Amino acid sequence: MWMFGRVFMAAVVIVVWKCFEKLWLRPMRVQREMRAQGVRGPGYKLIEGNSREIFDMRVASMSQPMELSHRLLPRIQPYVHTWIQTYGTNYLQWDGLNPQLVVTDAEMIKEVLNDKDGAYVKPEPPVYFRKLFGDGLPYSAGEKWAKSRKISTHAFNGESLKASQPSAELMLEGWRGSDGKEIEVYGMFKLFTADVISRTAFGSSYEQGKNMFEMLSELTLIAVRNSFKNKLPVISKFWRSADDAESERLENEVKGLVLKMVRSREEKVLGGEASGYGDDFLGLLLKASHDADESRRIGAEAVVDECKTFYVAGSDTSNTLLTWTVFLMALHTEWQEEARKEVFEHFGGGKPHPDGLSRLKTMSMIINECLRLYPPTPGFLRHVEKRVTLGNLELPHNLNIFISTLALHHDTKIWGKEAQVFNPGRFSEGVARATDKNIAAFFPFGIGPRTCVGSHFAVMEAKIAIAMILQRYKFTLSPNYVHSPRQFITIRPQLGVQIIITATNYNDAEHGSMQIALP
Ligand code: HEM
Repeated sequence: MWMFGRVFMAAVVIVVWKCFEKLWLRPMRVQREMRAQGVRGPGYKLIEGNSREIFDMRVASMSQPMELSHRLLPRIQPYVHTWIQTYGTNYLQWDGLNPQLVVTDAEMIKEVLNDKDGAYVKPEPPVYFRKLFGDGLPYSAGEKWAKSRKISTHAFNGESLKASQPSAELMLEGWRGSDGKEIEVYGMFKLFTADVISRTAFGSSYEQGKNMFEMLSELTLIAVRNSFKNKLPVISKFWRSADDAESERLENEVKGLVLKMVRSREEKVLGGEASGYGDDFLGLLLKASHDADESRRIGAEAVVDECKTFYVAGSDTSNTLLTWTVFLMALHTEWQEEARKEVFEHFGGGKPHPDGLSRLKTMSMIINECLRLYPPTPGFLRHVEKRVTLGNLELPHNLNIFISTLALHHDTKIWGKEAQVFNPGRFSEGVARATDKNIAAFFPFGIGPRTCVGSHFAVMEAKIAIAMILQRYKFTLSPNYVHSPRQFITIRPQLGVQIIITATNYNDAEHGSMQIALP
């Protein structure tokens, strides 16, 4: 009995010591080590780190609409905005128990994102994001990542853009009869981009995939709602919240829908109705999952995870790009007019074709300026697994690096005093000239081996939709519009973007007589 008591006491002491080590000693050690190298930051607070402060700053900055300007950093990442001024270009903040080095130094960003030796890896996503993406491309690594990356690069090529036109026509059909009226575009582009990704990747339409989108939207909501909550490591293993139960249900239902889609394709091949799985993304995934060569084969789980990933990644990002581009063109009608002239020069009133799309210079400048001011993905993370040297810093293991795209894109040291001004002209000689060949000055799609696999697709999809809108309508910002950008994974307009549309009349002397292909 006496012996048992001693063993029990020893076990209690060990557990208490381990907790003390994790919750206090390690954070203090990391903080000391970074401070000794000149990296300062807001002090660590027991268990919550700086999560509460960050959450409160975000709530305060986004509680009200903002003035009609593009000063987004203080609103979307108020903590980065405030703390780089207080602590310097790179500083240490705490995401709960996890140290996070915020890096806004361009050279260091290049070093981290260009890494090919596995020194900086993708961090383990929060539990709800894992349910959303599974082990899909954004989070996978090694051979699994390489196989999926190859398939998706092949699937989202120029050819795949054919789907954008029918989707745009369907959307514009809904604009008919709204001449001189107000329409809200964020909601419309949401359906448009969902329709494009459904057709391109899965050979279906938004209507057919509606259930899937709705469930994934609910999962996204849960993921975002929980992203600033810190879970205690031991307690969270035993206590399940309502969000845990709901997200598990949604995860299972989404999986069921994907498997149904997969079985339907497989049955067509088995039944002789189709000779192959198809050339779209789903078809290529299925081909790979049945590959006789084991080195090329992917598992059934991978098919499900990649489908979920592309449904999510392929719609919301493009949606926000389109929305903010239209918003900026509605605000700066002189640029809208320039873009319209160019569209008519290349396509007249006919369908946009790939050759002409790649030559739309003004449109590319406008889209780049939009991606600079309103980058859909305003920041992302890397994880330091083993001790590593970054620039002149020695980084301890188990540290995350937060890279703020938004901070770099709005940095007056890079973009000059007018960094917050919408001026597509800065891209007139191309991106390399605008950034003085500094790739970390403008990286809306990331840098290095993990850059966005859908970047070309997203830009072309936006160009097609905008060209088709410009051919048919002129638009201005509605007096009802309220400027309220908000981060919800991507930077979205919290209250939508309302514009007034007027049918374009190009049968005038300036542009000659043109037959506009109305849907
Ligand atoms: C304007 C639209 C888009 C923006 C701004 C954007 C932005 C990004 C960024 C910044 C990354 C890199 C993240 C990192 O390094 O951690 C990324 C990766 C990724 N994006 Fe996009 N994206 C867009 C559209 C798309 C589309 C349309 C698709 C799908 C068709 C897509 C699929 C992906 C995937 C799968 C990855 C992970 C790639 C990998 O890790 O190998 N994105 N995106």
